[in-house]
Amino acid sequence: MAFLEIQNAGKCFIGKKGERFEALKGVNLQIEEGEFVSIIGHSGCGKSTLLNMIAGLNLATSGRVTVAGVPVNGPGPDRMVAFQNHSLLPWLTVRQNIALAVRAVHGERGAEEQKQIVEEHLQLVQLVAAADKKPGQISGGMRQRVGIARALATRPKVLLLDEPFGALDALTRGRLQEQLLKIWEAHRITVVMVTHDVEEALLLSDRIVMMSNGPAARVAEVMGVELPRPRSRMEVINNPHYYRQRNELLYFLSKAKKAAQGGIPRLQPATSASTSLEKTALSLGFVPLSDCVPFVVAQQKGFFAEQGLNVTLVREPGWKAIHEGLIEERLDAALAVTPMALGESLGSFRRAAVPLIAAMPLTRNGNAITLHRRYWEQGVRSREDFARLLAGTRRPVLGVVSAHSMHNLLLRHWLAGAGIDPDRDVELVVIPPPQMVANLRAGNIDGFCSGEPWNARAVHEGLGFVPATSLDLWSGHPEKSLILRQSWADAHPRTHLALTKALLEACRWAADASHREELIALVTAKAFVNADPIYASLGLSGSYDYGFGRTAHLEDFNLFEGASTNLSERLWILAQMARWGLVPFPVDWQRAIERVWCEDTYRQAAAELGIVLPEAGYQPLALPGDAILDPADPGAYLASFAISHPQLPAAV
Ligand SMILES: Nc1ncnc2c1ncn2[C@@H]1O[C@H](COP(=O)(O)OP(=O)(O)OP(=O)(O)O)[C@@H](O)[C@H]1O
Repeated sequence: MAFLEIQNAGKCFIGKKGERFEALKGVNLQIEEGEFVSIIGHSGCGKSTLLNMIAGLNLATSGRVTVAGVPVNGPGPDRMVAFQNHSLLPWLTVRQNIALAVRAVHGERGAEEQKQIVEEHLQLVQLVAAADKKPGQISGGMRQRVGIARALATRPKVLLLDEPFGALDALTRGRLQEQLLKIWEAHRITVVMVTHDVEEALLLSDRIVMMSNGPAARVAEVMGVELPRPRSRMEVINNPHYYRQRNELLYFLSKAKKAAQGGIPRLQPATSASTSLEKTALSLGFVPLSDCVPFVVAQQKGFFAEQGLNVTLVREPGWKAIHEGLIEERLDAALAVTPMALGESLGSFRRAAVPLIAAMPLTRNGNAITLHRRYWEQGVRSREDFARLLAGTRRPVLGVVSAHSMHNLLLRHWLAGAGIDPDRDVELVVIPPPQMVANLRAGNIDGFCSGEPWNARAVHEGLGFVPATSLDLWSGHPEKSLILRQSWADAHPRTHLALTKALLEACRWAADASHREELIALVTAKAFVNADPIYASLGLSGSYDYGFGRTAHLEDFNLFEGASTNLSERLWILAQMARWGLVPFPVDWQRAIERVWCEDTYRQAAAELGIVLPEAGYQPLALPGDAILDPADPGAYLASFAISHPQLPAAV
């Protein structure tokens, strides 16, 4: 017999008018001593009822519950509950609240021993400094810790937690979860916890019990958590099992939610994905740049059509129009600058955010910095030369394609690396990429950072030179992604999958070097980049012209697709956006990143096409001349910059 046994247990409530409500029916669960078990399920399914049955606050109306072989007939000191509302006595101090519980349960022990137990538990939850305060004088998180300390101080055999951190802010919740993890790992007390938070359940539990919807709810599935102990949050989210198990739990909950709403589960089995698309006529936005290749190839080589999609490619003048097209729902999706999704989702556009997701990586690399030829003539070859020249001259004006772009982040990084303050020593202005060269020629700007063919064109026309490509700054940097509204993805799962498959095929085709000539011809066509192939070929052909006789062989100048292997590249984008005041750095940054880079459909599409994507995790990231970005301590990275500002580039 297991330590905690729930055998065929049911709970029937009788209403005021005598009506019966069968909340639980035929619940079976065995929990071993020292196990940490979480219970999840749709709201109202009966999780708290089950917990209360173990606590003895509600007795089972059928079947039985035993702890260490003893039937549960009421509350007892062997089972303590810590509720979300922590139910502390407001007129007693923190210390007195704990002492009261200790006296009630361990009254036979001497006063000194009781005092020792109280102090030990105050220390355990780090509340010694607040011990003489009353509940009304401390924060919600601290009250929650008192509740946990009070429950633990009675040394129960079973600790029962009902949504223990549900009402707390993300930062406090994270801290308390880690403290609970440590306490549990040190004491190995049996814990049963009700939660709505699947990440919390995975971090803490040995097993997760999924309850079916009520009435007559029962145990639907039990998942053993495949994460080694001792655990740390960072190791947990880097473990390859984490995302799979998290997805299974989320899938279960989304099915339960749909069922409760009377609908059918949103996600369909993979095999039916290519049939019965929710939508076949799609408008996809792009900006005429050499790296719009995945869309052009998918269209021209028939990969969209193969997936049953009738796609209209909508050429937009710049990233602002793409952004508006997505927000205003004129576009179904776009090939767009990746930081746009993060900026929008974190409220950088100063209005209610419309959650956007980076559903699939489409390109890497592909940008360059161009400076006016005047600087060449003045001897500028590097950013250090540029920095020396700035003293005593008028502030150069440099164009970036969007504030929420890798161009802006990389140009700022390049400037700041030579001690040039991008918000004080130069003026950054937003200009759509196709207008860069005209603005350079007209003398409105002194340089820019853009994708191709615009640097190539400035070089070819003798207007400027390239002191650095983005590969010189970060070879392999993430660039464009398939950007969608989260709501679009939710409403069109099968179309989303079909679109992703078409783009995976297109990227695979584009990455084949034998297709390069055809690729250049396709992209430079009038409907797309509408540029002389000579310019486009500079980015796409493998040879790169920096101007004034300097050329290089850059096979990787444009990479198509390219799944992430180090997720810290996303953290770099977030940290740099925070460095320049585009977004605040969120305390729960992993969650912010995960919400934006939603790649479940991408992974499913790859699996269905037999494409093996690399395992990805957070590892330290070191770019040339940059401090090491250690995901265990992004604060240290943010603190490492000599120059950083909360400021946006002004729009032209
Ligand atoms: N004392 C009661 N009398 C009648 N019905 C009750 C009583 N307590 C709970 N119920 C019903 O039993 C069902 C399960 O409630 P319970 O609170 O256990 O669900 P839950 O899964 O914990 O919900 P949530 O996730 O929203 O906290 C609900 O339909 C609820 O209305």
